[in-house]
Amino acid sequence: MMKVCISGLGRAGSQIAKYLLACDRVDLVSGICSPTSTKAGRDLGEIIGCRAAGVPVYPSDRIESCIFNTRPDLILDFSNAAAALKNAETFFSLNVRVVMGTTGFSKAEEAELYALADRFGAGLIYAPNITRGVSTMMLLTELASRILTGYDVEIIEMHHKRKVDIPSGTASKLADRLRESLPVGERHDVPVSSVRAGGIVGCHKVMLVGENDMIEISHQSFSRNAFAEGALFAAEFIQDKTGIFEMKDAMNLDGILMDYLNQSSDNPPRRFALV
Ligand SMILES: NC(=O)C1=CN([C@@H]2O[C@H](COP(=O)(O)OP(=O)(O)OC[C@H]3O[C@@H](n4cnc5c(N)ncnc54)[C@H](OP(=O)(O)O)[C@@H]3O)[C@@H](O)[C@H]2O)C=CC1
Ligand SMILES: O=C(O)C1=N[C@H](C(=O)O)C[C@H](O)C1
Repeated sequence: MMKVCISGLGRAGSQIAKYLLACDRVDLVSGICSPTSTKAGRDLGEIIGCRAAGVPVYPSDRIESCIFNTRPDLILDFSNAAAALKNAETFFSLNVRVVMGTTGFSKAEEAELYALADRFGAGLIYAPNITRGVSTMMLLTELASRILTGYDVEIIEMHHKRKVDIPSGTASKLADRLRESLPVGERHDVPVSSVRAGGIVGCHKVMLVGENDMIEISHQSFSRNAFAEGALFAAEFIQDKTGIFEMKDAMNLDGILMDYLNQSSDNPPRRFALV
């Protein structure tokens, strides 16, 4: 069975740990926290309020011991950008695959993450949003923006008030994709508005607004189990692969779209004759 370690045991990481401990498709073997965290040396099950699970938690200055002692096939990283980039180099050097859920990287840091994965011939899924729902939304919004040329495009993202990065990683990726889907020469930045309030788990909305009508495509995560479900999906995809991937690869979205288009051309539209 696939062996998994979670790096970053905060809001997202803890909920993912709870979900994986109750799941019979993976073996959660360890956790990683910051070097100064009181979680170091404790049992992950107890940290997240469950019973002892025999899952040790290591501080990130002892990653090598964590990997040698618990032998994970892959890491689910939900920590912070600085820690994640530093830790990724060690994971890759030890031949451990990474599902990178952490957000807040600058463009230069993203490039460094890719360069590290390349240098070590690693397996990486970089997923600023790990839910299958958001990847589906990205595809739909790209299609819609190509169809509704001339419409104004705006993104709104809403998260809880303790989220540190702004805009969200998902909104940044959506904005980049939508910008790139504009014709060369007409490319402009897609505006993002951010709300940080209460306990909102995660909500992204793309509005395509014309003079006389508009459409909205939105996604909402009801609970952090949405991230756990997505993380498991990503883990099962990357467990035996090397290379750099996105969630859309794990979901085979290009293949599904291709099948859809081929199917439509197999069934040409019926023509009706007046009798
Ligand atoms: N891709 C996606 O779909 C999602 C992405 N995220 C992203 O995941 C990240 C975490 O989010 P969230 O859980 O809300 O944030 P939290 O701040 O609650 O959790 C981050 C955790 O990382 C730990 N950490 C700090 N330094 C290190 C280190 N060197 N090594 C390992 N762990 C470390 C922190 O504390 P401690 O000192 O206790 O170890 C903390 O527990 C964010 O970037 C967020 O945007 C969140 C949800 C979904
Ligand atoms: O910090 C969060 O919580 C989330 N972060 C991700 C992001 O920055 O896009 C994804 C998700 O919406 C939750």
